[in-house]
Amino acid sequence: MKIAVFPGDGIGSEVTREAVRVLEALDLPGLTLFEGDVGAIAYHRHGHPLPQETLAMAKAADAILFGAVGDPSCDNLERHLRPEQAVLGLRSELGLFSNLRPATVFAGLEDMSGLRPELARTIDMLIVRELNGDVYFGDKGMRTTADGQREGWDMMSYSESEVRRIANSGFQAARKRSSRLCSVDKANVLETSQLWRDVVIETAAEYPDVELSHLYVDNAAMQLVKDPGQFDVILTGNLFGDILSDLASMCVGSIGLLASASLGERETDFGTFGLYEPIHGSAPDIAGQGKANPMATILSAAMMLRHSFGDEAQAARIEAAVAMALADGIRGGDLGGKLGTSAIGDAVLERL
Ligand SMILES: NC(=O)C1=CN([C@@H]2O[C@H](COP(=O)(O)OP(=O)(O)OC[C@H]3O[C@@H](n4cnc5c(N)ncnc54)[C@H](O)[C@@H]3O)[C@@H](O)[C@H]2O)C=CC1
Ligand SMILES: CC(C)CC(=O)C(=O)O
Ligand SMILES: [Mg+2]
Repeated sequence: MKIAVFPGDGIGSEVTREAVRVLEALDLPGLTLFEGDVGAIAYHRHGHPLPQETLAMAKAADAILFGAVGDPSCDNLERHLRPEQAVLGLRSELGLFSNLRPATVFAGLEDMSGLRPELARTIDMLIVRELNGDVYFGDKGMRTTADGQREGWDMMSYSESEVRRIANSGFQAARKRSSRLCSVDKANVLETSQLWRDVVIETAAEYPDVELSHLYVDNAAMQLVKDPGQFDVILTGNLFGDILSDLASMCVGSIGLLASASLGERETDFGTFGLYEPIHGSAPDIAGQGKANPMATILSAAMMLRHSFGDEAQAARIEAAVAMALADGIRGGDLGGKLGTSAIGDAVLERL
């Protein structure tokens, strides 16, 4: 079981350290971890945010545990050298088009939600976000127009096959849950979204057992806060999924709790090759202070065991340890408590 560990920048290395401790504590037979540089740290050491050696390491692994990238020291670099390009590059180079972001409220955290406790209690959803297309990967640029103004553009586009493969991921995920799928787009004004909606409806014919609904993204954001319990699986594009998942994180209490799996079509000897990361970024405002909540990354390691190594028992064991720690009142600053990153890691390990 070869796991490439890419801690990245800011709190990325702090939270990844705790997830690695958890993986090591499980005594998994044949577990091999190797570490690579991504993001600002890679730029400063090797001149590129995603060095060739890191990419080669990623391709040689069965799964990747990723922290986060991004650092103010790189704010003025050209876009292709910025740390964030490392995560986009890995997602596209490795064909990781299906991003699963579960959001469930943990017992004891109902009061920490941005929502009323009775609403928070109803949250148990999975956001299925397309990860290889949309404005992040379209043609983009900046120029000075004839009248001397600067103009920037990012092309939003999706091909039919890109929508179809993520729609299949969404329907399959819905089948494993309560068989309700809500597709989120902006088909009232965007051609991309009209195609999205058409293809999702066509794909639905293959899943007659799944109940399909549609929402425009602005309404979906409002509904997430008004009545989050109505959602089971949300299927959406790269940009909308990015924004809605940060919103969902505060509905369950903190961005420090939301894990993710990024999957493609490659199968290994153990399961589906994937990259696993918290949904948050490198949090420069708290980096280096030992304040970050590592639970999202620990839960990402659980998703790795489930999807890439077919080890449901160990995945559930990690999730139970996190749930138990939260039920016992283990809290970092993000949840109104005082515990630091390694103390939270210790608390999860004790319960494991
Ligand atoms: N996948 C990735 O590597 C991502 C990278 N980024 C990058 O991260 C950098 C910072 O971006 P922001 O917009 O500030 O988003 P962010 O997610 O890093 O932080 C947003 C807020 O949430 C807090 N926060 C995040 N994770 C936390 C945790 N585990 N525990 C406690 N508090 C936590 C931060 O302190 C901050 O106040 C940027 O360079 C951005 O591009 C952002 C999102 C994802
Ligand atoms: C660099 C960003 C596109 C990463 C991000 O915000 C995310 O994937 O949630
Ligand atoms: Mg994001």
